[in-house]
Amino acid sequence: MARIDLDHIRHTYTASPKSEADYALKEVDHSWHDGGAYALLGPSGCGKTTLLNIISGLVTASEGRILFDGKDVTRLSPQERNIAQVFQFPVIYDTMTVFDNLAFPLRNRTMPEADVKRRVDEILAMIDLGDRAHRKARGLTADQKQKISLGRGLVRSDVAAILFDEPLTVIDPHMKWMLRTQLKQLHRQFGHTMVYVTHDQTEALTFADTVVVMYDGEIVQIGTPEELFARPKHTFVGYFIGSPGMNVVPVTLDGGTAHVDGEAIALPAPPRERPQAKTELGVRPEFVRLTRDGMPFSIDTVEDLGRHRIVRGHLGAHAIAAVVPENETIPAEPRVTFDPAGINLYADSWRMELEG
Ligand SMILES: Nc1ncnc2c1ncn2[C@@H]1O[C@H](COP(=O)(O)OP(=O)(O)OP(=O)(O)O)[C@@H](O)[C@H]1O
Repeated sequence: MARIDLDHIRHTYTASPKSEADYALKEVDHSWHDGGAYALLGPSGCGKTTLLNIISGLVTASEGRILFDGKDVTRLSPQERNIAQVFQFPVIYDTMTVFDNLAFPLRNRTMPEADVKRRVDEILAMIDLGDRAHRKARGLTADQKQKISLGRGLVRSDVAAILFDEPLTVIDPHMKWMLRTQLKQLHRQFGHTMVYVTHDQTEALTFADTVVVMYDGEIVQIGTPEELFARPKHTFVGYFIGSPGMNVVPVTLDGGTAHVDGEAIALPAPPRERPQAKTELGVRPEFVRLTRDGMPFSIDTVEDLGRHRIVRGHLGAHAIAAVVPENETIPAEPRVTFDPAGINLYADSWRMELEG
C-alpha cells in the first residue's frame, strides 16, 4: 500500500487552454496517507474521474507530478503503478468461470495454486458468489458480473492502491449496502489505500474516513464526515452534504451581529476579517429552532419522516428548512431562531474564521 502525493496536479482536455475554465481539474496539491479510505464526492462533471484516472495512470496530468511512497510515477502505466481499479460497469472475462476470473490476477503473478484457492474462496464468500464459482461468467446477471469486477479489484493484497469509480451503480440497493459495509471491514482488516469515486453522499460518508469534496474542477474541502457536517468550508459543501442541505441566507455584518431583512442574529463571535465580499450565513436545518420568540417564519410544508419532521418555510424572502424532532411540538404561530453553535459565515462562498 502506498502514500499518494499529488504534487501541483492540473489537467485540461483542451490542446491550448486559454483560461482556468479550460481545466477539468484545477490545481490539486495534497498528500493522501498510506492506508487511508478516501471518497471523491461531487456532482457529475466536477472532475472526480479525471482525478482518479490520473492516480491510476489511465490519464497523464497536463501539469504536476504524482508520487507513490515518494517515487515519481507520473509517466508510468497503470500496470507499472501496481494499481487495482474497479469501474462503473463490469470488466470481466465472459468465457471464464467466476473462480478463474478472480484467480486470474493472482495466477498472473504466479501465486501458488493453494494460496490462490484460499484467497479466491475468501473473496467469493464476501461477494456471495460461492455457489456459482464454477459457472461461466457469461450467464450471470449484470449485478453478479459487477460483483466479480469488485472481487477482482480486491483479490490482490500487494497493490499500491485500490481505486473504485462508482462501482455500485448497477448493484441492487440492499446488496449495495452490504457491499459497502464489507468494503469498510476489508479496509479495516487489510489497510489498503482506497479511493472511491461517487456522487452519492451516503456512499461517501459510510465508506470513507476522509471525504474529498469536489466542485467545478476543484477540491473544496477534505475532511471527516463530521467536519463536513459541522464546518462546511464552502457553501457548496453545506448544500451538497446533508439532507436537506444547509440553509444559506445573504446577510450584512455588524461586529458580532448579522442582519437579514431587518432582523438581527447574534453570532457566536465576530468574524476575524471584515469581508468586502458577498456575505452569507449558513445554518444546517438541525440547528434551526421553531419557537414562540424569534424572527417571523411562515411554514410552507411539513414532511413527517417518522423520527423527525422536515419543516420548510420562509424567513422574509428566504427559504429555510428546519429539522424538528418527533417529540417537539411546532408552535401554532412559529417564529425562528438559529442555534449559535450551528452558525457559519461565508465571504464569497468560502467560510470565514470567527474570533476566539
Ligand atoms: N476524454 C475527455 N475529453 C474531453 N473532456 C473530458 C473528457 N473526460 C472528461 N471530460 C470533461 O472533464 C470534466 C470533468 O469530467 P469527469 O468525468 O472527470 O467528471 P466526474 O466528476 O467524474 O463526472 P461523472 O460523475 O459524470 O463521471 C467534464 O466537463 C467532462 O466533460
